Amino acid sequence: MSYEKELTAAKKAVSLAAHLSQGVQKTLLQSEVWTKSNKTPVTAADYGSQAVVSIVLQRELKPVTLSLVAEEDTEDLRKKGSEVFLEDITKLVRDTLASDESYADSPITTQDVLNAIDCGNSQGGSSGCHWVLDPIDGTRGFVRGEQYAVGLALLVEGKVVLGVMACPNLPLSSEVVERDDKSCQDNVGCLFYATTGSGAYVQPLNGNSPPQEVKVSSNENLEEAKFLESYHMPIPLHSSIAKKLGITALPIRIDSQAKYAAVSRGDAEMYLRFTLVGYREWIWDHAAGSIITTEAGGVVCDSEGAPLDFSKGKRLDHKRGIIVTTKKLKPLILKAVRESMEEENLHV
Ligand SMILES: Nc1ncnc2c1ncn2[C@@H]1O[C@H](COP(=O)(O)O)[C@@H](OP(=O)(O)O)[C@H]1O
Ligand SMILES: [Mg+2]
Ligand SMILES: [Mg+2]
Ligand SMILES: [Mg+2]
Repeated sequence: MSYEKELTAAKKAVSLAAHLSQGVQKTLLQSEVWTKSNKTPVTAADYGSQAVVSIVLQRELKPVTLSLVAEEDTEDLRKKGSEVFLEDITKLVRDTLASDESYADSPITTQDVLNAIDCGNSQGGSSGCHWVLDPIDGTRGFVRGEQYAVGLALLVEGKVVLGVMACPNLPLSSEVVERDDKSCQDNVGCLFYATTGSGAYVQPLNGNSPPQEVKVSSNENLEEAKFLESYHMPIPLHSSIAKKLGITALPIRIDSQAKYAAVSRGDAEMYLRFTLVGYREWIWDHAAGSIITTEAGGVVCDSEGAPLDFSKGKRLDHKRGIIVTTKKLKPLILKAVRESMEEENLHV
C-alpha cells in the first residue's frame, strides 16, 4: 500500500502546524510558557499545533473517522482563568487555517479547538489505524528559540508505516549545530517524510523545491563520528559508551526528534537515549523519527538490539535505552553498550 492520500494530508497538516509554531516562537514571552501537572512546559504552539493537525487530518481524510494519539489534552484549557489563553490559541488556529486557500473561509470557535485537541485522546494499540502526534516536540528547545519538531506518524496494526516531521529551525543542508547561529538563519526549515518501503525524503519547509532522498552516513571511522543526545539531560552512560567506541568528539546536544532527522541525513552517526531508570517513553517522541531513520537506511533499537514496539498503547515497552544509528555501526555500538552497562552495574 502506498499511503499516498495519507502522506499528502500529513504533509499539509504538519506544514500548517509548523507555520503556526514559527509565528509563536518569534514573539514568545516567558510568561506565556505554562507548566503541566508533570512539570514539563507547554505553550500556545503545542495546543495550536495539535488542533491544526487534528482539524486538517479530519477534513482531508473524510469520511474516515480519525483515531489520533497525541500529547496534549484540554484539562488545563478548560480551567477557570484559561479563557484568554484559549482565545489566543483559537485565533492562532483560525489564522493558520485561513492562510491555506482550501480553508480560507473556515469559522473556528473555541469549542472547535477544544474538540480538535480532545480528538487526540486515542490510546493506540496493535489493531487498526492510529495517527500519532507530537504537536511540538522539544518544547524546551522551542522556548529557548532553538531546535524543535512537529512529528506525525501513522500506525497500522501496531507498525509505523508513515512519518512526517517538520524541523523549522534545522539548517537545510549544513551540519547540525548545537546552538543556532543567529547569523545564518536563511536556509533553515526542513520537512522530512517517509513511508514504509519507499525511502526517506527532505524538502524545504517553505518554498517549492523538490524533495531529495536522504541516507544515513556511510562513515565507519568512529574516531570521526558525531553523536547526539538530549539537551535537557546529559547522561553519563552516553559518554562511557562513546569513549569505548573511540569517538573523540563531544556529544551534540539538541532538543526533539530533530536528532533522528540529523542521523537520517548523515549529519551524525549515532543518537543515544538512555533516560533515567523507570522513565517510560511516549510513542509520539519516537514514531515519526524512527520511520524516517529506518527508511534512510538506519537502525532504531533498544539496548538489546530489538526494534521499538509501537503497538502497546501510548508508551513504548522496551529494554532501557534507545540507539539510533547505521546498520554497519549497530553491532559495535551494542557491544559498547553492553560493556558499559555491565561496568556501571546497570541491568538491561
Ligand atoms: N525532564 C524532561 N523535560 C522535558 N522533556 C522530557 C523530560 N523527561 C522526558 N521528556 C520527554 O522528552 C521529550 C523531549 O525529548 P528530547 O530530550 O529529545 O528533546 C519531551 O517531549 P515534549 O517536548 O514534546 O514534551 C518529553 O516527552
Ligand atoms: Mg511536552
Ligand atoms: Mg515530545
Ligand atoms: Mg510535545
